[in-house]
Amino acid sequence: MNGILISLEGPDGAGKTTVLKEILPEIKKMKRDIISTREPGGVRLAEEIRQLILDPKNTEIDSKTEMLLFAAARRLHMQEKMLPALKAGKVVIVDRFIDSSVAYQGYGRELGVEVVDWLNNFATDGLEPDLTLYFDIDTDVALDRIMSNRADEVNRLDLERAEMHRKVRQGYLKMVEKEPQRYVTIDASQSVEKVVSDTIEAIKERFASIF
Ligand SMILES: Nc1ncnc2c1ncn2[C@@H]1O[C@H](COP(=O)(O)OP(=O)(O)O)[C@@H](O)[C@H]1O
Ligand SMILES: Cc1cn([C@H]2C[C@H](O)[C@@H](COP(=O)(O)OP(=O)(O)O)O2)c(=O)[nH]c1=O
Repeated sequence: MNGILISLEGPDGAGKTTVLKEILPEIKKMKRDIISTREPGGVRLAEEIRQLILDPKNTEIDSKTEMLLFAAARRLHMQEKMLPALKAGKVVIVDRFIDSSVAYQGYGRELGVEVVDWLNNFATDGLEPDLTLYFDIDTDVALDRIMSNRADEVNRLDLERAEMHRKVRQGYLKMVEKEPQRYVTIDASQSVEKVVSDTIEAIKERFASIF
């Protein structure tokens, strides 16, 4: 497999979705085909699972069910979309991947990192990103962004207590500390323009040979 897998990670409201849209024109100049995708979702059935997970009315989904649904959606997405692209040598940019489960289910829901690592590995057969861009932001600033800018599309997980969001951020920070070679941390509290240029810079630096 000679493709390149880049994941975007961070707390809700960090700006990943906004940045991904903005960086694509520049990133498409790379000497490789590129696809961008997202989790949960990316393919038809996984998008259906996404609806189930995020619907605020589905209050009966407990932490373990949630973890299993994310893992099922990940497996579908990986088999149907990510692996074929990677095998064809493409660059795959994914908005959230395995680290989201570690941060949200492992740390946020307190299911524990070991069990989540195991399930991630089971779902992906050990596929890991070549580079993970971690968009770091203070929890209160991120929650303010969600509530003031995106109130019309607040989902079940956005509605979790601030305490859960704090645990998620702390989880991400621990992951970056444990495996620094895989991550580049982007200061997501800056203006959109600066976050976008830092992100492009980080990708160019890591993959200079294909720019
Ligand atoms: N750098 C930024 N500064 C201020 N607001 C931002 C910034 N980046 C994104 N936003 C806004 O914050 C909200 C959350 O951004 P979004 O891209 O959906 O984040 P994520 O995908 O990480 O949850 C959106 O309303 C977006 O317009
Ligand atoms: C992929 C994944 C996402 N999530 C959460 C993070 C988000 O709160 C939500 C995805 O919703 P989404 O609206 O895509 O959030 P964002 O724009 O912040 O990426 O699902 C998990 O809890 N575990 C996972 O494995």
